[in-house]
Amino acid sequence: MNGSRILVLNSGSSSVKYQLLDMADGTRLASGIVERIGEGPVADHAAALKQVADELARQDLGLDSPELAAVGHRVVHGGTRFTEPALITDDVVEEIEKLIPLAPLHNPANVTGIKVARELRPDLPQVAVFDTAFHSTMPESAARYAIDVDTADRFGVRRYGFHGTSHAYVSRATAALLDRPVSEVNTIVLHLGNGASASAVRGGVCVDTSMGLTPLEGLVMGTRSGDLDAAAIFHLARVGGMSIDEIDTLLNKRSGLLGLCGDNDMREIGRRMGEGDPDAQLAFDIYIHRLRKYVGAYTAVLGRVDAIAFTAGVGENSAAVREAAMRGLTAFGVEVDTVRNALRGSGARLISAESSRVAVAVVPTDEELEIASQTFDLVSD
Ligand SMILES: Nc1ncnc2c1ncn2[C@@H]1O[C@H](COP(=O)(O)OP(=O)(O)O)[C@@H](O)[C@H]1O
Ligand SMILES: CC(=O)OP(=O)(O)O
Ligand SMILES: [Mg+2]
Repeated sequence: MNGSRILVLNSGSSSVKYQLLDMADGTRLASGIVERIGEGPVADHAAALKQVADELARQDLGLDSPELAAVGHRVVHGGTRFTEPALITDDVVEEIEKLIPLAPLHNPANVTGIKVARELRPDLPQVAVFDTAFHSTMPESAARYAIDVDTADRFGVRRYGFHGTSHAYVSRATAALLDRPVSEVNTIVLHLGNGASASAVRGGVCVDTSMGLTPLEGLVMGTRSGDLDAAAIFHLARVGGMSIDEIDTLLNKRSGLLGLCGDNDMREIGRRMGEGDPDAQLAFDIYIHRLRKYVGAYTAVLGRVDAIAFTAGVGENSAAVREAAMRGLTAFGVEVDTVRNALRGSGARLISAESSRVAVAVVPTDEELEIASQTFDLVSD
């Protein structure tokens, strides 16, 4: 292997995030994001990736650099086949393409990223790191839906879970913050970004998570509904006359906070609540109610909870969400210190009171660093 630099590409539904890391000394040589793909000057993911490649070349850090050891790609859906990072081959790309129906907003973008990078550097090892991998340890009791087993197996209808690199990274970083081995710590991780998911992690191993077959299940998100009676779909089709594609778009892109109040950004919702806007307040209340239900459920799943970790855009930045989610949970041993919670900080930090039995923490996630480490581990073997 030449060099120790890893380029990480995190191609999302409407953005491409990238980081160039030197794994020899942990330095971040470049990072950035191309947003609003498909909305304006950036026509599609291929154009966004070209922009990333040009920007890196401009800084003399281009894909042609001999110091580059590998490219690590975030891939959202790995199905049952990929439970570990995979060295990318034509066969692996084909398998990821086959999973597109289970992650139509994410996997096509991931595949484009892989294809563009392979075209630019066919000689370079490229690694796929899957969102689903960390959740593959869930017991069948948590991973199965209660539907006919033959039908479920035939069509792969089971719970896979997503944001796994974040849940893995944050559960380890939480144990480090508590200065305890991860194998001894039970953590509820709340990844609250545009997409949002919760996980129950026992001793570093995922035992349950809120997203399921696709990234639609679970918490209320920016534009996704989260949990819903499946019969609502039949009702909208039969009585509402909507097509399956229209319902898919409704639940994935026009629901969640956006559907409830017209805004999907928690900052804007907070501002509107400050003005006494009842729609924003109700959207916030529904978001918090769902979050608290999962905290309660995962407390029961884990039996003993040592830590609750808030992460991603909303979890790291919204003191109001953290305060409302943790309010009145003294019976669970959870007490948040209002002053600590309101303080802004950059690293991982505790926000629980000294008297709290459960440690409550803000733990910034770093999916790109986790993808880079897993990529580097695989190519340096
Ligand atoms: N200061 C803040 N206060 C409240 N919410 C914030 C703040 N900063 C960012 N956010 C929220 O974080 C969300 C994006 O989170 P992020 O983890 O970057 O999402 P994704 O990776 O899914 O794009 C935004 O939609 C916004 O609601
Ligand atoms: C899987 C998923 O929901 O990812 P994101 O939050 O990046 O949309
Ligand atoms: Mg994200």
